[in-house]
Amino acid sequence: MQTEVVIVGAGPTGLALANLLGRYGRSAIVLETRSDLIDYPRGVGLDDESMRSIQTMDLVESVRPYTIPHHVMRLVNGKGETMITNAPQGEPFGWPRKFGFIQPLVDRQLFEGLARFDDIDVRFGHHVTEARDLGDHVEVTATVTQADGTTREETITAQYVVGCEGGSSPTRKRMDVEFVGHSPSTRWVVIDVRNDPLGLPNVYLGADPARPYVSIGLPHGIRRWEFMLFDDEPSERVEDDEFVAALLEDHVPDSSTLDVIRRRVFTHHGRIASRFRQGRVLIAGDAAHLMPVWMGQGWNSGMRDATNLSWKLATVLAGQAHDSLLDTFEIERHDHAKAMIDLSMTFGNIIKPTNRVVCGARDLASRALNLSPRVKDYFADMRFKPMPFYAKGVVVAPDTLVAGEQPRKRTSGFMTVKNAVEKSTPVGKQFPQPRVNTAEHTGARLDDVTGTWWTVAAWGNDPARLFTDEERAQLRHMGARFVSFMSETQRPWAEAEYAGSGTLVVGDVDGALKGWFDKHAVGVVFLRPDRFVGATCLAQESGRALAALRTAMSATAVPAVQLAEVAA
Ligand SMILES: O=C(O)CCc1cccc(O)c1
Repeated sequence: MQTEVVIVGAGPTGLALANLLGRYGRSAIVLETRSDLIDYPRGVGLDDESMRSIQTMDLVESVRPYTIPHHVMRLVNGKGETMITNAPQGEPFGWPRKFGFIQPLVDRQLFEGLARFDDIDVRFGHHVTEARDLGDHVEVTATVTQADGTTREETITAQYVVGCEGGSSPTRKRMDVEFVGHSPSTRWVVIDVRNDPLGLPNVYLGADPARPYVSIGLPHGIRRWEFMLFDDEPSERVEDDEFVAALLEDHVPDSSTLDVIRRRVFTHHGRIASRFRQGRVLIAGDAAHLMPVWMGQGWNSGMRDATNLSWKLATVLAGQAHDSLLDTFEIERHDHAKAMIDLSMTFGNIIKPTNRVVCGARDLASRALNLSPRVKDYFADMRFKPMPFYAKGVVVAPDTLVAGEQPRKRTSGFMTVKNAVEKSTPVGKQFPQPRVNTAEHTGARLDDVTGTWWTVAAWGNDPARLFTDEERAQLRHMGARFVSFMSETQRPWAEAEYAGSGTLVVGDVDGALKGWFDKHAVGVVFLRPDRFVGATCLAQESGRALAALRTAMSATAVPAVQLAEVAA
């Protein structure tokens, strides 16, 4: 093998996947047709979930200078009235909920981050023409453009190939899967300028029947506008300075002094591939799903894919699971990506109408809805944004902790659990990331102390004591770490009590962890490498939960020598 994974495309999804594989100690080659990264702005919104993934990549400090936290989005009508404000508060996953960002500069940081890894290589000027799945490996052929302009063929042998080359993905086309959905014909002109003539922060989506528009303040003094084109306006008019000046007339005091980065026409797409995997060939990011810009979810959905797929590839490549684990990538990611497409299309349908009667009715409805503080808060807090929730995949429903035999009683049958404040399960959802203390850290973000591979965490218990020797060997084979969460007041006691067990004691400084275990009425949580909850249980059920989780992740058997080591 020349490498373990060939990643086709050095866009954000491919670069993120390569960084995560590098962090997990795997090898990959990124093949990119272009001679460099794309250098013009595209995505402008970066979510807290993505920042958490960048934290896993250990690139937060390099990325931060190209972001503005707490980006607020306002949907305004033609009269300038605010219909919806999105200004989500709090930092449940450890970061502000929304950042404005400059995509080419952040993507460049992801690219430069790859220099840390000896076994990750990026090759520009490599156009992939074929990816042959030969059963036990893949052969990827690329046409390589050389310095003198001539070309040659290169074939790379790998375990898996992942197409991350964007919406037109040749990898997806070779997989011969459907790309289901719509591509509305509405065209938009995007104009990015370096010298923001407004100096206003945040995002305005203008549902103006005279001409729907977007105006966004970005880091480094960049401003973006988008204007809808009417059917009788040819796309070529974007080259006409007078036409562009007329578009900007109501938006800028003097458009003649603008330092334009680019202006171009684009259309939106709402499409999703019917399959994300075929044998050793996978697709991720825009190659697997395309969505309109309205919720700023295209770039973020690619990050979610890279986050979900990277640890599964790393687990299979390490021999810790059979490759059916990779089927769970599509199982977990498809529906969430689809929900984001649907939400983004809905937003577009609110912004785009130009019929005055339709817009009048819409504005009236929004005024009525805004009279209710609860409705207002619902939108402000972005509770309409579908959060990833994996009902199927590498997850164990609390009532199915069945390892060979029926449990005497289901978890939810025990009295305290019946009284749980939160009736829906936390399994399949992202675990919070509060600030915590350990013997070595004060006020650290949780992931920075637990690491980013499997974690078995117990509230107020030493999880190491909850498993048999054989189960401990299985957890070691998975690379899991034992963590004990407890109130900060109890940490010195636990550090002395659990000394020598290898368990990390984590002090809950602001009650966020205690609140989580209390609300869900569980005693133990199995955290996946992507910080999603794989399983929960009561302390005494830990062995059964582990067995069910190992089934869900298609875990391989632990070699006898490792079993003997733990027993000894
Ligand atoms: O993420 C955000 O807040 C802005 C998303 C957005 C909305 C409209 C156009 C666009 O290019 C991005």
